Amino acid sequence: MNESRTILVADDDRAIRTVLSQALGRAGYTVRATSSAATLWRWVEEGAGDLVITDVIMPDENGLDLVPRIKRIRPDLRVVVMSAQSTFVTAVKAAQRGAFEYLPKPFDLKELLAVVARALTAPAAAMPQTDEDAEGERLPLIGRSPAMQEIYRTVARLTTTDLTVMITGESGTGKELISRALHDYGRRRTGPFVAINMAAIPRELIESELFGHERGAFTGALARGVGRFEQAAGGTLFLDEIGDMPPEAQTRLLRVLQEGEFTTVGGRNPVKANVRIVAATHRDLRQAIRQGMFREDLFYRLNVVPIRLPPLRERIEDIPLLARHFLDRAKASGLPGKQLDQSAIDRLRQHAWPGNARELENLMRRLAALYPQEVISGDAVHAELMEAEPLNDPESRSPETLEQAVERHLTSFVAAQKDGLPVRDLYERVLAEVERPLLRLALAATRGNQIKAAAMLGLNRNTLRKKIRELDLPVVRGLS
Ligand SMILES: Nc1ncnc2c1ncn2[C@@H]1O[C@H](COP(=O)(O)OP(=O)(O)OP(=O)(O)O)[C@@H](O)[C@H]1O
Repeated sequence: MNESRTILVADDDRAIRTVLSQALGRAGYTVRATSSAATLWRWVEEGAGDLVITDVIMPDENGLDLVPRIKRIRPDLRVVVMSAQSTFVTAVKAAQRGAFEYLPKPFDLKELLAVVARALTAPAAAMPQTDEDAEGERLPLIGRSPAMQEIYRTVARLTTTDLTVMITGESGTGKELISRALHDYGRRRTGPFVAINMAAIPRELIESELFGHERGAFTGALARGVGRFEQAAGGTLFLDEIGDMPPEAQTRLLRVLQEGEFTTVGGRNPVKANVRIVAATHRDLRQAIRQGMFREDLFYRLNVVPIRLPPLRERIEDIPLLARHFLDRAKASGLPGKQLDQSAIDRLRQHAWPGNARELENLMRRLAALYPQEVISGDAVHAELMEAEPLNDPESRSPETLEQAVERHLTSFVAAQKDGLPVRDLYERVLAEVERPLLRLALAATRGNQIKAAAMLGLNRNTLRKKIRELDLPVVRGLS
């Protein structure tokens, strides 16, 4: 079936032309390959080919400039752009000029074949295309790791839509930065970008902060207050730490998303909501849903396109570039310019970075400010990391995971045993010992309400009752 499909390949690198021609040929496609943009253009004009695969930098013309021209004369001909300049901006330009897909080099041939198959069969969608490039304010997203490339591609595609996005990732992984990129390069870039952090606002004020309030709506509302939804009209509303949103505000937000309009606190007239929503959280929302802390229906409204930002320790290949970037930023803010030697980079790569990019940024600023020599060594990095460890700003750390917490306690328990570990039945003992404090915690958190405690624990109510009896846990009467 592939025999009838012809693929036009343009790349000035002969090796790439050969590899692509062989791989595509083996898959049954007919391939015509050229080193010049001019020849590719001629083929397209003649009506040849069912798909174009083009490089960006070619001697006679930039492949990206060719995409809108191709789309103008043959709107149905799909174009896959590949580039060794694998930056975020290339990904955005490819998406905005109407490329079907963007492949950062080097890529896997399997991946290429999958993209080709998709490009030839995917149903025609109105390809969003903007004539003018979104330059935004030059917001650099640093990192060439495969994980970041994948994120650039997703973000680039999203800049041509208004879809709601949910960004998850540990603290300091760049969630706010990605939300800015979605705005600055997106369709609403001429509108405002408004951020609101759910964790930073007193619970009782969140609804009025979001939707605004009328004069006299509550004690202290002396004048009408404009909410973030109204401030962000025509632009993007960034809902940071959405997992910390109180239940009543969740219900109200859900209604707004369903109905597309909101009313101010104390107001009557509905106002049309005109915002693109980007939400972010470092929490595991699925777990919060299971615990009854986050509305499942709201989650699905927000999680239209999920983006997961990997922690820095999962993309250590990005550390040298990021470190360089943060040193440059430190210099631009008036601190002395510094270099890192190889041992410094090696030491940076060994660290676990619980505070992610923000922790690296803070370290680079400290070294720029305090380290006397121009070239920073591995020893200096080591000393600074050791120094910072116990003082680490809790804000810049990710909260400890359950596994880490348990491990910490087990380790100190074992260390405290004078005669070494109790050798018998350790597995059963530890599991049994966890039960009692866990149930006590759940009962305390729900003030003795066994129905809520059972829901939080994910246990059947009767099972919980049985365990309370077995473990002889105190029951708060009258509340359950
Ligand atoms: N890929 C990146 N390229 C350049 N800078 C980055 C990158 N990722 C993060 N940073 C920088 O690291 C710092 C932390 O990023 P950001 O505030 O976006 O993280 P966050 O995930 O929103 O954190 P939190 O959850 O704690 O609010 C910022 O100064 C940001 O500019």
